[in-house]
Amino acid sequence: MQTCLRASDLDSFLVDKIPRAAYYIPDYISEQEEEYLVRQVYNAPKPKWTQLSGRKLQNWGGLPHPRGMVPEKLPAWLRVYTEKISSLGVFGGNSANHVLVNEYKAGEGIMPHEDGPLYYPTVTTISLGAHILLDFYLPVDQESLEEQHQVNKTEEQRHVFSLLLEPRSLLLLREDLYTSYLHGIRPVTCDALSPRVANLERCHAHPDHMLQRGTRVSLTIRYVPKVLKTSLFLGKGR
Ligand SMILES: O=C(O)CCC(=O)C(=O)O
Ligand SMILES: [Fe+2]
Repeated sequence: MQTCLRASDLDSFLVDKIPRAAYYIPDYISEQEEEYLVRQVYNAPKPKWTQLSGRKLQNWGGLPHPRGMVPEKLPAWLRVYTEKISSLGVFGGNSANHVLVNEYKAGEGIMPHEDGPLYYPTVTTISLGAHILLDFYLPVDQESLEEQHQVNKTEEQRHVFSLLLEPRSLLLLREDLYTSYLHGIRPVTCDALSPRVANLERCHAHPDHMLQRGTRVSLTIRYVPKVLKTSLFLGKGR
């Protein structure tokens, strides 16, 4: 690891002046590790990819389901990182057991959404290959977050701030930013940086730069608490 991060260091990476809590760790991995991870992602068997509108993804660890996830062992190349990140205590002492790999080409993105109740309410993201702006929005149904009713507002009006995710960085989201805000990535080919980008001080990019998007791969690492014991299904007489 480039940044040898310990649990006690985490607080110094908290992004301030935004709701709790986003931790942004630039250069979390080295260029060699980035290259290695990208190679592993593209070495995965073709059927591992699912093409969605606006991005491609690989699901590792099992399919999260309200009744419980049938767990699948994570490959060693992902386990190195799920274990290092879990050792920071960010999943309440549990080990991450699920990784979603996303690939976005320039101009692709993901609609504003919340990650939902199937996951422990923390998500950690390693970015590879290129930057992206992750945009945060007030949800339409949470009047309490702001005085005015959100329903009649446009997406642009509900946009509160963004985080610049540069390649090789680690992002950790939890608390209100996980449970009460939506996040998304606009499908654009170029990002103008502005004071709305809350973590610019921690980034390499210059505040008045226009950043051209490239192909970005993200590893979103989570813990799914509700897991089925596969042995129940493999027992005799079934
Ligand atoms: O690629 C990212 O950083 C965000 C992906 C995301 O929001 C998700 O997989 O739920
Ligand atoms: Fe998400």
